[in-house]
Amino acid sequence: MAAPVNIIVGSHVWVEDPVLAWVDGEVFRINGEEVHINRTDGKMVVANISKVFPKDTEAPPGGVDDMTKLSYLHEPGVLHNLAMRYELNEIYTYTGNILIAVNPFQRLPHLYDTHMMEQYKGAAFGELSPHVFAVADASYRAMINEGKSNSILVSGESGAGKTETTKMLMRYLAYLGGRSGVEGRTVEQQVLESNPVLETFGNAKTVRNNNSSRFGKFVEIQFDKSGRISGAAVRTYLLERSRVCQISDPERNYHCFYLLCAAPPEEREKYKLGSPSSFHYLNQSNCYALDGVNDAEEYLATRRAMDIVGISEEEQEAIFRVVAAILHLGNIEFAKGEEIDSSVIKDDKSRFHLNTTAELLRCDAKSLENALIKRVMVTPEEIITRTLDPVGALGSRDALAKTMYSRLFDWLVDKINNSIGQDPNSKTLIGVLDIYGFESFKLNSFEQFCINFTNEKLQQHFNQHVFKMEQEEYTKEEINWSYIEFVDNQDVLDLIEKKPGGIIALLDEACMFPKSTHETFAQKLYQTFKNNKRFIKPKLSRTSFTLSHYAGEVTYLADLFLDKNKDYVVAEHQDLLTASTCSFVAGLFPPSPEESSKSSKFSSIGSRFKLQLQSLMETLSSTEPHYIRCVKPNNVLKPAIFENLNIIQQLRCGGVLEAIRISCAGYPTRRTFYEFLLRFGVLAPEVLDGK
Ligand SMILES: Nc1ncnc2c1ncn2[C@@H]1O[C@H](COP(=O)(O)OP(=O)(O)OP(=O)(O)O)[C@@H](O)[C@H]1O
Repeated sequence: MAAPVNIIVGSHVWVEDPVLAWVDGEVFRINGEEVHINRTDGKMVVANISKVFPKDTEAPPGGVDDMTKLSYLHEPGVLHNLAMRYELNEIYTYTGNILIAVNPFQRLPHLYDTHMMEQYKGAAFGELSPHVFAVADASYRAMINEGKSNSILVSGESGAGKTETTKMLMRYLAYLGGRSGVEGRTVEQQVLESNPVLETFGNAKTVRNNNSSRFGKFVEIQFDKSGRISGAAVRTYLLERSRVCQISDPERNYHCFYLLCAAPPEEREKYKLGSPSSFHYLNQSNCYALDGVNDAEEYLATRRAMDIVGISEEEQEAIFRVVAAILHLGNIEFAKGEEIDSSVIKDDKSRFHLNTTAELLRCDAKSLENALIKRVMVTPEEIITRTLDPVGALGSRDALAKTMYSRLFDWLVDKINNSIGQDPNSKTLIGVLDIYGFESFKLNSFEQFCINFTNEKLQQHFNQHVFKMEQEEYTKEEINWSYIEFVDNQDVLDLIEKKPGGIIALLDEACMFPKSTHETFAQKLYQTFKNNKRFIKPKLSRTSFTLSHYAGEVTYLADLFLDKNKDYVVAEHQDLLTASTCSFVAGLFPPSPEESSKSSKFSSIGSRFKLQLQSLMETLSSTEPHYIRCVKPNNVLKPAIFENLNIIQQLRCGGVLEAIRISCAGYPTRRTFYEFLLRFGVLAPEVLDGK
């Protein structure tokens, strides 16, 4: 392949480096395709000409605020530009109308004060430095001027800054659409205060982020005819339930547990709480406190935020009673019973926690004990009571904790929505999506599968939007559109969600068939998709499978897929809590319509999530989208560290490449642009040859 632009002896270029990603240098010899480079760090290297990119020696030292202003739009150019800006605390950069936000990992209050908001109000997009406020302002003005709903899609990996960005967007929209000088609980105040409430119950410290949202979120802010905020709704996606019972060092459980253990003494006494280290659900990790966070103050702040969003004092008391009950529940241990495969409450300590759990949940202690250690099976002939061994009883206990917590979280979301209220007359809204980015770890399970499925969906939405914009651009320029083929990910989506025959459908089938195991499920996948080019069976593996996602290959371990896809409430748990004398607790467990059947009915998390995504995509499609790509500059969560390889990986997965594609109107030559796409496999080489 020919060099993208003339590279000659004396050219300043970028050359690949395994550690630094790209290093600059000067060409001192060219032998056919071999380019000899004297790097600025003194090393001499030889590289193939196709891997060498020209460096713009006249680029301004502080970088450019829009990537489209770069003379050479290639990966090293993009990276270098971001690095130069980051060094000057210029964390925002445009790529056309897409905003790239690099997490500063330090407070930059001057960036977000009222003065800044005033400046961005009504300013033309691109006139001022890149900023989240500019994106929010553009969405708001587009909504007012065109009478159309807008959406802002914030993406990026864990810890990249999505939630902070979302909060900033919401603050700015509240500033634009709020009622000045109005006291009390206004809609915009309620919208803003819903953040700390959701964070207390849905966020936790993980290795990747001290305040990681363990759920996805779409906030719809509704506006009336005069552009004032008149209602709002929060939709949440896939709360991580396993965290309630299982955490690993140095992570934490959901913030609310620690906050409650730091509540004023009279409340701790009421709930019989002590230090977090005395609870099994918290002491599996040695991390209890967070740097710079005072849990006691956070507890009071959460109570205030709950007041503002309209959660009554009585409801708050019940909420924290359930939180405390979950902690006590986790401390109930079991020992082997006299009968074979049976269990009993282990000792007095466990008995104390059992009684306290029952007291807090306002249910009968004996019924709680039975619900934990016994199962009732209904056969056509008879009703059989079966006992659980200690391992089974622990599983039963944890299942109850997870169900209670996820019901509590859903209740909070519903309550926030009811209390803020929807405006039935609102014709336009601005939706802000803060959702997990593409994930690929050493071990990937059902959660990563769902997260990456979401990202495939969003990528398709992005592609379609870009495609439309590009097409318009090309038509304007009278360029033949027909031979430009963009990568379409419909085939991966079919593989995952097609009905019948997609992975989710096969998983549901496996879950409903009593004899299925993760092995039979994996075999079924291997058989069904053996000729699918997006599906790979790793050699030697019996239960894992690899999907070729738009952002790269990910290998999933099917081992827990069946368990994690099953969403049912054990009938005994349901009966126990429905009978609670506390209306709040009973309300979390409304009697199921098929009361008569004593079975624990299966419902599929995967299929429910698929429907939720479908509805989200429908909403997004009816809006004018804006994109913010958050980038995490390092994994140590510290300011001023810019890890090139890490960032490149995110730019590749996060669709920044496609973002650049949007902006190619300002491109110096389309050929260079195609070279760029080719490098990432977005274009086939024949397309370029045809140019
Ligand atoms: N604009 C910003 N200014 C200052 N600090 C920031 C900014 N954005 C992010 N941070 C810091 O980075 C941390 C992680 O950000 P955030 O929680 O928004 O990430 P996230 O992408 O939402 O992660 P997750 O997917 O895990 O929820 C924040 O707690 C904050 O300390």
